[in-house]
Amino acid sequence: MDELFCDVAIIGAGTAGLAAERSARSNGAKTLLIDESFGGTTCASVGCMPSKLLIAAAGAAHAVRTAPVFGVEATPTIDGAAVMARVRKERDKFVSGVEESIAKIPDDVKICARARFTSPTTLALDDGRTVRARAVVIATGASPLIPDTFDAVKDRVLTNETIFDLETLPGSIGVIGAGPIGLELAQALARLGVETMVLDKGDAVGALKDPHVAEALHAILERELPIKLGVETEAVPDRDGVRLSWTGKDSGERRFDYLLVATGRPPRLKGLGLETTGLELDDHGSPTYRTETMQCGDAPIFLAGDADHDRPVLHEASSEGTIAGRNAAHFPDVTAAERMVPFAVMFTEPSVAVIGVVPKDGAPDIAVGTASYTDQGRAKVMACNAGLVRFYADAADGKLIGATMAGPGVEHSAHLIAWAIQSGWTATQTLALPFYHPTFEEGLKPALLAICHAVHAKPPQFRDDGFLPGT
Ligand SMILES: Cc1cc2nc3c(=O)[nH]c(=O)nc-3n(C[C@H](O)[C@H](O)[C@H](O)COP(=O)(O)OP(=O)(O)OC[C@H]3O[C@@H](n4cnc5c(N)ncnc54)[C@H](O)[C@@H]3O)c2cc1C
Ligand SMILES: NC(=O)c1ccc[n+]([C@@H]2O[C@H](COP(=O)([O-])OP(=O)(O)OC[C@H]3O[C@@H](n4cnc5c(N)ncnc54)[C@H](O)[C@@H]3O)[C@@H](O)[C@H]2O)c1
Repeated sequence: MDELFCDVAIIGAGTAGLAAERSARSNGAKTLLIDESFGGTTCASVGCMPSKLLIAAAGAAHAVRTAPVFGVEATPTIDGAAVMARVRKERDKFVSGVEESIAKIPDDVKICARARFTSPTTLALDDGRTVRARAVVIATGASPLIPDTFDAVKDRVLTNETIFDLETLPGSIGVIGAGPIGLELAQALARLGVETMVLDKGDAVGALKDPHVAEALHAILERELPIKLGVETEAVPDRDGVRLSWTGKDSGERRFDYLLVATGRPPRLKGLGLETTGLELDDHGSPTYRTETMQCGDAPIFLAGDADHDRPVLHEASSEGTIAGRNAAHFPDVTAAERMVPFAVMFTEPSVAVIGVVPKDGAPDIAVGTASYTDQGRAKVMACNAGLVRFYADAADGKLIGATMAGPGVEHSAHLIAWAIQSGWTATQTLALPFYHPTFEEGLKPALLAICHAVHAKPPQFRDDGFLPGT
């Protein structure tokens, strides 16, 4: 059969596409889910999970290396091949889990092919067939951008799509890009004994907008590995490796076995035939769309996941897929969804979180509360007393609007702050809740209290706002 008909066609079976398909089908639509490989999602195969597996191995090495501070003598011996074998073995189990859930989708829903638009509601598949749909969800994800300055050394360039396939750990690696991918993997590799250096043309680590936290985090991470900011790089082949030179705020030259290029992952929209859809495209060639409905203009086309530039993290891919799938099924009856507060975590140590709105430094009408982890009780106990947290609140009433946090346990404590912000709480309301002693969460109290003082709000009644040593 050369022509296939459905209510909703979904291009891409990643986290966003799978959610969109489930959502459209449960809303009564006949669906077709099109993917060129059904490779088990970016998250499971080359994203969240293998990176966290490598970080876990690095954490074990780091714990052994830092044990002497507690009077426990130990030295780590790192078996690079065993590290990578475990990363792949456990990664493959996550991929199998996804594949099992894909297997449960009815066979006549799944199409293994590459799709491109030939009109807003018609898709040409690379196997020669045509799909005609009432509505389409684009959930094609993103892919690594490799600047062409690295063309001369491309056989020594790794990205998140290839690094986890290394048989063993390299001797040395230059990491280009100090965003979440670059920093998470660079710190992990350094902890596993790989000579690692990070270089970024921008001025802030982790693409953080709060310059104070960015600076503090840069200084903390640099205790373990060099991170050069504000530099342009040039790479030439050098025996079985790369000679990298950099100029700008710092200059130098060094040989590496490999480069890990982590300079961003733009949406995978090339070759999708968007020019045939009549959609309005922005400067990057991405369709403009409404974040509450995921609809592109008034068209029967919806976006979800990393394909849309905004909030490229897993829980948002899943949520956007659900919104897009529901609205595609009911097109043209489209419902606006309430979006979650923006929330992203970076799994370095210290871990980092960015939540809600990050106002410009010194912005009027904003109260800022700061807390340092340098002298925090539990952090000192655990010998990880480093980090800076900054909360932003409406100066009129102390209502929390955002936070940038770098510190021990932030991947956990940031959830509480994200929940407080989404719930519309003030600093006083948040501070009125119980904080156990001695925990990392206690370290957030000075920032909340500072906001209460800044907005002349009374701290909660019947709570002691004095800080004793060790809190
Ligand atoms: C190294 C790394 C670490 C990460 N860590 C985290 C983390 O810890 N926490 C977190 O929340 N997020 C993390 N992320 C981000 C997270 O992985 C992504 O936000 C999420 O996986 C995006 O899902 P998606 O469905 O949009 O894309 P994908 O899972 O990439 O799915 C897109 C699908 O579209 C298919 N496709 C593309 N074009 C076509 C076409 N023309 N025709 C047919 N099929 C097509 C592809 O084959 C693919 O299956 C990480 C990302 C990376 C790279
Ligand atoms: N823990 C997590 O949730 C997690 C982890 C990894 C990735 N991700 C997601 O994946 C997305 C992509 O991550 P990323 O780190 O690749 O991208 P990014 O866009 O966040 O960071 C890219 C960095 O590369 C730098 N850069 C760009 N071009 C460069 C060049 N030519 N030379 C030197 N530096 C250059 C930029 O200044 C920036 O700091 C993130 O936005 C994030 O949402 C999430």
